Amino acid sequence: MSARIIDGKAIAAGLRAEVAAGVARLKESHGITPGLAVVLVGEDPASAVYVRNKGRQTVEAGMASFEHRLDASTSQAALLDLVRRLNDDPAVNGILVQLPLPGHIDPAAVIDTIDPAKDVDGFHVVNAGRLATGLPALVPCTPVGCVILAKQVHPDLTGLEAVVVGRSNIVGKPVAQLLLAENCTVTIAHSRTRAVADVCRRADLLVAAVGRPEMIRGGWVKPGATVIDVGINRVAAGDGTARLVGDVAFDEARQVAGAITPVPGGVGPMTIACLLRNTLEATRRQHGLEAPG
Ligand SMILES: Nc1nc(=O)c2c([nH]1)NC[C@@H]1CN(c3ccc(C(=O)N[C@@H](CCC(=O)O)C(=O)O)cc3)C=[N+]21
Repeated sequence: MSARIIDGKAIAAGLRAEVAAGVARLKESHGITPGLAVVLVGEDPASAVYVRNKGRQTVEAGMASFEHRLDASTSQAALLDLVRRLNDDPAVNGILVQLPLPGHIDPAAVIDTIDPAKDVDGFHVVNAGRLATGLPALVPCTPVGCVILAKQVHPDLTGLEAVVVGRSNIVGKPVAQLLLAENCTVTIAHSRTRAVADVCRRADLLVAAVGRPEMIRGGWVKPGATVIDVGINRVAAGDGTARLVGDVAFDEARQVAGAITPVPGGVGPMTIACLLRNTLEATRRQHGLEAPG
């Protein structure tokens, strides 16, 4: 058997087109242009690529993009000052501070300073708490992208055994919350889980978010299962160049799974599309407009 490959790149392009149409309507009917501010501290080359892609796709969706590149030695106080200025700037509807931050800056202090209404990453405790308690929230982008991709295969996720490998605040925990809200039976596995391969083999829906290249092997996958690979790991290829791989050993898993997301071209593009959607939604709410439909 060979799994269906879930085309995240195409699905993300469709979602971005919907967002662009929503932005155009907002401009036409209310004269409002959503604005997204992205803050990058330091020079991490991989981060710089993401920031550039986000900026380009933001503009393509008809939104304003504000980029703030700060030196790696920027103090926490200076970064918090910038975040407060962005909170107070009416042209800025969404704020993303790229993680990871340099070691001398406490990411929790930064996230805590972002206005929850502009927290398009959905990382603020207010948004995490609203998600956990079933209130309307800005929801983290990668987890939403995972659920949209899973729904391509299972339009109704009700009753599925879902196993999430990874317990980060950014992916593992929020994706588990979203799957619970979709009526899955959710297990969160992590580095201390015993017999993790056996736990994974129970999953109808397996979400890999551990950040370890190709950790999840073909033998961990239940035949016919849907596999969502959140990992984006740069590893050295045989010829010395860098190659992107997921947290799943793709060539093994695709022999067993019913459907699987590739890396690249799976969850990654969905993350940016959902960021743009969150920015549009945040803008509407800040102007007291309900999201249509
Ligand atoms: N506050 C914050 N929010 C984030 O959302 C955030 C962050 N910090 N720090 C870094 C990670 C990483 N991230 C990616 C987004 C898109 C792709 C993406 O589009 N990847 C493409 C291309 C990858 C490539 O070719 O390099 C793909 O998977 O097909 C990847 C990675 C968002 N992050």
